[in-house]
Amino acid sequence: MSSKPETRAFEAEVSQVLHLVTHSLYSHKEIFLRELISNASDACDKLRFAALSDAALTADDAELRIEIVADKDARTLTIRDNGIGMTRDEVIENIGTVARSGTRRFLESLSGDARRDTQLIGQFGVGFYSAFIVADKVTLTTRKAGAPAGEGVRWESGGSGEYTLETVDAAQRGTTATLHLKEDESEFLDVWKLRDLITRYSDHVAFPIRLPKMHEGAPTDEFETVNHAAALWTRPKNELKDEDYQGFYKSISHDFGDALAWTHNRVEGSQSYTLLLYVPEKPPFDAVLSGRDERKGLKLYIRRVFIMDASEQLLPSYLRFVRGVVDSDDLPLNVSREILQENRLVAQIRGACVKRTLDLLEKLAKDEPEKFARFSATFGNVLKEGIAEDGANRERIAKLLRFASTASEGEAKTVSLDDYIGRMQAGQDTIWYITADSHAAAKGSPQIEGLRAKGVEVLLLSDRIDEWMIGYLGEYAGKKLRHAGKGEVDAEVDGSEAERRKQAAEAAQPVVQKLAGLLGGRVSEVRVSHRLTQSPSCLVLGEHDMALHMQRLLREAGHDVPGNEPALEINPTHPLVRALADEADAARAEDLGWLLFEEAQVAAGDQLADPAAFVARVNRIALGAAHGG
Ligand SMILES: Nc1ncnc2c1ncn2[C@@H]1O[C@H](COP(=O)(O)OP(=O)(O)OP(=O)(O)O)[C@@H](O)[C@H]1O
Repeated sequence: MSSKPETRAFEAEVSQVLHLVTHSLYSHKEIFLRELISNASDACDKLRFAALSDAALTADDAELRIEIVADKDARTLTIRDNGIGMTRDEVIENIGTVARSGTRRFLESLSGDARRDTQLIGQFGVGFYSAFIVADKVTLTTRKAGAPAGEGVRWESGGSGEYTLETVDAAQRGTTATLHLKEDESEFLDVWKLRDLITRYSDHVAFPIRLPKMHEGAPTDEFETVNHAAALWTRPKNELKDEDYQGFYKSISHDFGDALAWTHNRVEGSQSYTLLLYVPEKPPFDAVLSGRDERKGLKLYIRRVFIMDASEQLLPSYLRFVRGVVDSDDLPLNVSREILQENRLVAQIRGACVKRTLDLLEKLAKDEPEKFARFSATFGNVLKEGIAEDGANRERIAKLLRFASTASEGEAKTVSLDDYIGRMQAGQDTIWYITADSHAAAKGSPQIEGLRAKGVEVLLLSDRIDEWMIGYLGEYAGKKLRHAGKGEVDAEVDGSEAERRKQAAEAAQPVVQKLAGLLGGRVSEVRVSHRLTQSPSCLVLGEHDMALHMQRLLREAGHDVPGNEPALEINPTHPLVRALADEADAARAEDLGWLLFEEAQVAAGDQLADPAAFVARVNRIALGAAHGG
């Protein structure tokens, strides 16, 4: 039975992807084979899973396989599988539209800069459309497993705007993709070339990939398997080379680049399972753009049968960058997402995934600091979420975090808490840090002047997540962590210094009173500072208040931020404070008083209530100074 071909237009987005893929991926053109084999392998995985509950689906042809045939005369390359196949509707849905929301977001994120976009496409996974890099026409014939022979579907397209669809007779279940190769792509008709590509990129595919046997330089009708055809993670570690692991990583992650590190373990015991977990080098496309709810990348197999992507069930959100495979011997094959949520065995496997990943990162930090630095720069902020999310592993995660500090060079985040502790001064029992909305602001914070003057190192935290994260990390290795701009500092001082401070505070009482009167309710208190050495003033928050730059961000995002007014601390030895103390003219004293407050606000990343008034005030003071007033 055959219908008249129907011509349909691709969704606009598909045309866009096709154009992009064929134009920007030419230098990686051989990936098309990996992508089509990967689709064929997925189709075999799906059928094997479906056959668990309906054995009839594979009864007539049980050996799942992928076959590749090159026809030099017709200039076609055919990739066929006897997997799950597709119905007509599925072909339209899967190949004719951009059904996946990820693709839309991917398109939205394109910049028009060819180099950057090529990288993005690499991370996104181009799939079926990559066939059009080397083919000017692709014919796909498919029959869904379980459907009668008359319900085959033939899809055909030249890759520009439209495709035709036709119902045909198909003797076999599964999908056959025939690529009509472009003029210059004859190399893909060469069986040796194909064999080389398969062993290089698809060796680990768990199903046999077969090529025609050659006889006297010509292909015969007999096939031979050219890949290992054993799930990579089931093979002994000592048999596997780095290239094998990297090849497998690329096929499960669709990353063009290599993985940074991996861990491969077989656990035998009350339950048995195998883990193969990778840390990518670059953030995969979906991990960057998709929110925390839509996680992918960890595939669950049960006794070698692919069950589902179970990243959300097997990994906490703060390890969402991990890619890989979990293969369980003991979970029931009919497991559902709901069962996964509450299964005791799954909880154990999840715990093992966390442990192995943290082990891997610790090892990387110890043995390959340069690689670890790259990990930190890319995923450090994701890992920080674990400080709040995973109380049980808080200390281990904290050990892996890296920060900028007053003792490190530039903005690079290279200092670990252990480095900090190793450099602590005799008698110091606090790890000091400051948060701000940029590295420069953190580094220039007046609140840390006193600590710096004493040679005490301060961690400079300028990522948005820091303020929130560090709130969960009260202590590390028995040392308290403290924000240098919050709470009163009663730095350990000896008797004479304490006496000197007391006298200084008493002497400054008049100017303190003057300022308190001027600023009224805008500050909770005015007091003499023990933090400042250079700046005239700074704002200090309560121990548990949120930093001012974060309060501002949250308010801008429409949140109600409760919080107390900050205290204003002043440096009585600073000329500006002395000028205020001595100023007899009420208007000029008022200007100076507000300036001390507003300067402190700016330094803390707070927003000025009335910038125009601030500017006018600065101008009056500057002109007064210019005229010697
Ligand atoms: N050989 C095949 N057999 C059955 N279905 C297929 C086959 N090839 C593709 N498909 C279907 O078409 C869909 C789209 O394929 P495509 O390769 O473009 O993306 P994908 O495989 O879903 O995504 P990605 O390549 O990013 O993993 C697949 O999800 C699958 O449902």
